[in-house]
Amino acid sequence: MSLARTRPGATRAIGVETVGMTKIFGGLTALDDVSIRVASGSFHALLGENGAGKSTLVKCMMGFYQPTRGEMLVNDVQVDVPNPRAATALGIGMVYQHFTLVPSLTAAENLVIARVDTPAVIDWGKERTALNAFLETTPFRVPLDVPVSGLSAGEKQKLEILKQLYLDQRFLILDEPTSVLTPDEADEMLGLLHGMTKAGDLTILMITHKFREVTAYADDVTVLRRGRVVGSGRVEDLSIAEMSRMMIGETDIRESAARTAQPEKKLKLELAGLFADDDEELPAIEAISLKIHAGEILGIAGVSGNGQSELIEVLSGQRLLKDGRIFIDTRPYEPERRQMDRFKVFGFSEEPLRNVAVPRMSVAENMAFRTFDKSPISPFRGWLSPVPMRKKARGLIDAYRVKTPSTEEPIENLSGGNVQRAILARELSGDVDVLIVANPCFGLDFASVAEIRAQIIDQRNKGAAILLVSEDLDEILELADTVAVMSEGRITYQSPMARTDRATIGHAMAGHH
Ligand SMILES: Nc1ncnc2c1ncn2[C@@H]1O[C@H](COP(=O)(O)OP(=O)(O)OP(=O)(O)O)[C@@H](O)[C@H]1O
Repeated sequence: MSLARTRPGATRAIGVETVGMTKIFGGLTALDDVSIRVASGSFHALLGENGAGKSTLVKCMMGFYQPTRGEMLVNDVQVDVPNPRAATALGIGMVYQHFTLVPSLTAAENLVIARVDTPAVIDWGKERTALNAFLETTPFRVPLDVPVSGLSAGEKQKLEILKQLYLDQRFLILDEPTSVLTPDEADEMLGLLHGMTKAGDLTILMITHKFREVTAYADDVTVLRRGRVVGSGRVEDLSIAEMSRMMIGETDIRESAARTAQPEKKLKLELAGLFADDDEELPAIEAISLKIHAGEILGIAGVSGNGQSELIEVLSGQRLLKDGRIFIDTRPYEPERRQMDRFKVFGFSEEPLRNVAVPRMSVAENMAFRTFDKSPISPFRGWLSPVPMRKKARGLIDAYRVKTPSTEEPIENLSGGNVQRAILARELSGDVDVLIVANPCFGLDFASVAEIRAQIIDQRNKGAAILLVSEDLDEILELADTVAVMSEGRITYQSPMARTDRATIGHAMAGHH
């Protein structure tokens, strides 16, 4: 990148248009004749329920997929995008839900090595001058000399955006960019981006499931449903009800079930003084003690990276417990498969493809994991019987409205939300006594969120003890009977929900206790 291109006003927003974009995977038309025009300097929201085709569309724009038909225009000129490098050269960049930075390097180092023309020997004096000149052209501020591992989620996300701007990408595709941010961080980031679009320095195409972000920041919106454009227009001309109707048609959304009972007095799950280390063998959780009763949802709130994932890993048998005991019904419990079955412990987490599913195996096989060695799927030990396995999968696919071409589709081909539903179906279809869930609605559309939350409340009403870890404070406020806050590996605050409020919990999350 030449210095000249980083001068204020030297680079300007670009506009991108797709015409008749179609993408067919085997027998499935994931995108069907999609024409969308994202004007330069606009902030455009892309809405659609899980599996609607949003990721497929942006992957075609980025050159990760080759469309079956259709074309793309940049600043009204037809272009070919055979691969992501071509998209980058055209000024089109993408910011993902998850971070792509190198944690042990500083922000400055991450920026400089991201360039294609990084010299073998870096003249840091020169680079620093250039970086400072570049930073003058953006409203984003991030500490440059701290290893990225020491930055907050909000700072990391800002750095991801800075990296794209530094690489001169003036059309940014954002894939649910705020899912790892606190509400304040999200507002700050979207506000800054909005300002840059207004100034004509940037164009944004943002995939989101949050209507609030659409109405607060976007100028235009396009709604996809089953691969087709079902609506588009100026955001100011559309109500949230109209946008949600475009997304899901007249489908009924399941209301969150009412809490039909008070939690029982019966202690179900007890964590007694749990300690565990992280991957670097440093203490990750320390002296975690919690009691959850039958029919109670205990929500653990906290900013990510405070030991929540290590706690979930301990409870699902994926991380060694260094000290402490777990009890269910006052009996000692070890998180391994036989005991999970005996004590009826189930669970699911965000990123199920990485954690609790085998991507290349079929939907039916993935749905059978908890029952593959039991009758009728395995009438004889080790002998899998595909007919009952498929039959069971078909029942679950219908009940949980999983969108898949068939029971035999590799689960990795399903959209993110539908993988989540498939795993949820598997974990909630039995008789559940203890349920351990982490960020269960991460990345899901609003109808799926309502449905999954209703399922969790149903299990509570049936008497399950539920441990819910969530970075989404609204989710905790909606679901939990009791709230605990985790900070630096410890439980620093706990209260019945009826006796606390958002501000108090938020304060504890920020480490003031
Ligand atoms: N590589 C693939 N092979 C086969 N089918 C695919 C592939 N990628 C996506 N699909 C299918 O295309 C459809 C659209 O999926 P896509 O991931 O684009 O949806 P989405 O709107 O991004 O959903 P989500 O909000 O859940 O991420 C889905 O039915 C999905 O199963």
